[in-house]
Formats: sequence, structure tokens, C-alpha cells
Amino acid sequence: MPPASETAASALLDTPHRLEVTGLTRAFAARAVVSDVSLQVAAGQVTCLLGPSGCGKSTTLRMIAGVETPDNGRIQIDGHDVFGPSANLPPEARGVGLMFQDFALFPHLTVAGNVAFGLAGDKAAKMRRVDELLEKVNLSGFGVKHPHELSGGEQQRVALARALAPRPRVMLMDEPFSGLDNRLRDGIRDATLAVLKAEGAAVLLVTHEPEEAMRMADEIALMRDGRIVQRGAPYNVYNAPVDRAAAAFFSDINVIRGISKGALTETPFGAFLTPGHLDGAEVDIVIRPQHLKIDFDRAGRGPYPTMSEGTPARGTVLRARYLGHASLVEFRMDFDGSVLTASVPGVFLPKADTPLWLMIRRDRCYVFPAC
Ligand SMILES: Nc1ncnc2c1ncn2[C@@H]1O[C@H](COP(=O)(O)OP(=O)(O)OP(=O)(O)O)[C@@H](O)[C@H]1O
Repeated sequence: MPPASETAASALLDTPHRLEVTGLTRAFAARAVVSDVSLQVAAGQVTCLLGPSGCGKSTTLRMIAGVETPDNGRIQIDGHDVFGPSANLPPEARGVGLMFQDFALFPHLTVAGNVAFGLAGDKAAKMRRVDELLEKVNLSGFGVKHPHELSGGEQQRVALARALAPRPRVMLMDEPFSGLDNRLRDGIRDATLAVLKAEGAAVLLVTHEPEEAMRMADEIALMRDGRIVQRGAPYNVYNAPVDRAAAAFFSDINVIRGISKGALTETPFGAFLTPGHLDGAEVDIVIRPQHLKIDFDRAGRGPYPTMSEGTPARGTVLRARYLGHASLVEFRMDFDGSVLTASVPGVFLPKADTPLWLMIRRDRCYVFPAC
């Protein structure tokens, strides 16, 4: 007999994902809008579908919800086809909860009436579920009010309670926080996440904001031109981008172009290891502003190369701005007049034309084929 831990592990492997999407494809007027999208979301997991406007996120969500018909692909919930070669269940039979940017509460119903709207069963059971959810979203006692008596944040929480009331197996959320005041948003995101986790639904959340995805997601699926280009934990997607565009989606980037020769690329910042690129191939060395290091001590004197950071290159300050948590300093580089941006924690506001040396941490830069 296998040990208990092995049995538990194989049981886990056998358990179907709560939501499994395979090869989902949709074109409008012969233009592919969603191409071969596959993803899995486990119960209690939040996956963020992240990408720029128009990349096909909402269309993907709408196909899973059942309000848009795929040209191809398969959608399974708890191992059962809700869409596929031999199935196409209507939205109400899929066991999904929906929440959109415009969460449109019914104005003529009370808060309790809104939350109870999709519930079946006897009145007492319905009221128990409504009370339970209003407590979870921190709106106990609000049941008798009407939507127009509530703030935007409170209405959003009622919409969340309404979507969760029938205990959906999968929650589909399309930019659910974008209508909210900036100051409210962080708190509401955190509170929403706590409720979603407590309810245990598999959540697929669409957003075009990397910060929102980083804050909410267990897994990010980065989408571009109808395809998922990278999937992984927020840490991995941020720190190991698949290409230059993926790096640029999360922050400003600096790019230094060079030509690979014998697994090395020489730049004004010294040599970088660039294995896997052909001799003569152009490569982009990509570095986020927070990893471009300023030598604060030398005031432009030097250079004195260091092992880990390569050769320093000199630039003069074009502009420095204070952003609250950090300062952003733009440099015009001596070597070719290009502009590079460094981000420094706290306050650092050197005067324009100040010469300073910059270095690149070898362990924090990415090398991609030039594009
Ligand atoms: N019913 C439709 N008919 C024709 N084109 C459509 C239809 N629905 C979506 N599209 C097009 O498909 C593309 C993807 O749209 P979709 O709404 O999925 O993108 P998105 O990534 O969610 O964008 P956003 O963040 O702006 O909502 C867009 O170019 C859009 O104009």
C-alpha cells in the first residue's frame, strides 16, 4: 500500500480543476480576437487575466460565462463540459457568478432583495444566506436600504454579495474595481479578496492594471493580441518576464542595445553574458529603473569598475522628480545621448546637469533578442 502522503498527493492530482479552459478561440469578422487560450483555476484560487485594452480578456471571460460562443475550444467546470464538441450550457446552468465594472444593482429592490435575487429555496434559508453574506461584506444592517442610499464602495460590496449568494463554483470578474474612487480601491480590493477566499470559488478576474493583478492574484495570465504569453505567480511573472513587452507591461524599462559575440555583449556598461544568441545578433539588455544603480559618492569622478556591477557609465541629470515613495531621475548618457531612468527610494533630487555614474546589476537585468 502506498504511504498516506502519496495517496493524498495522487488524489490531489486526480482532482479536476474547478475551471479548465482548453484551446479557446474566437474571431470577429475574420479577425482573431482570442487565439488558443488555455488556463486552469483551482477552487479558492484567484487568477488574473491581465493585458492591455483590446487584447481579448473580456471576450475570454464572456465565453466562459456563456454569453459569447467560442469558435473552438472546451470549457470544463469541475470536470464537466459546459462548452465543447457536445455541450453548450446556457449561462444560468454553468454555476458561474458574474461581476462587471458596471455592477448595476436593481434600483427598485432593497439591498437584501438584490442579494437574494438569484437564490432559490424557502424564505428563511434565503434570508440566512443574505444575512451571512451581508456580514461577510461588512454591511450587516444595510438590508433594508436601497442602492441609491449607498456609497459606490458599499454598492460594490452588495454586488459582490449578490454574485456570491448562489455559491457559484466559478466567479468571473471583469474590471470590478475600476469604477471606484482611488482612495477606496485598495481597501475594497483586500476586503473582496478575503470574502472570495472564504467562499472558496475559483476566481478569474480581468484587469488591465498590473498593480491590481499583483495585489489580487495567486496566478497571473498575461495576455497579448488574443494569446496568453506568460502564466505564473506574480513574483515570477514580474521577475522573469518572457520578453521585452512583458517586462515593459509592469514598469518603465531601460533598454541598452548591443551585438552578441561569443556569448558576450559589450556595452558602455561593460560586458554582459548573452548565451543563446548568435554571433552578430542584436540583443536588448532590459533593466527596470529601480535596478539602475547610481553611484552617489563619486560625483562623476572615476570610473572604478566593480565585479558584480560591471563598468559604470556616466550621464548627466536631465530631470529629477519626487514621487512620494521614491525619486525618479532621468539621465542623458555620455556614450550616445540616450535617456535612461533610475528610481531611488526616498528623496534624491540632484540638480539638472549634475554628472553621475550609473551601473547595472547583472543579476537584475534581462536579455532578449532585439525588437
Ligand atoms: N461583438 C464583437 N464584435 C466585433 N468585435 C468585437 C466584439 N467584441 C469584442 N470585439 C473586439 O475584440 C477585441 C477584444 O475585445 P475585448 O473586449 O475582449 O478586449 P479587452 O482585452 O477586454 O479590452 P478592454 O480592457 O478594453 O475591455 C477588441 O478589438 C474589440 O473591439
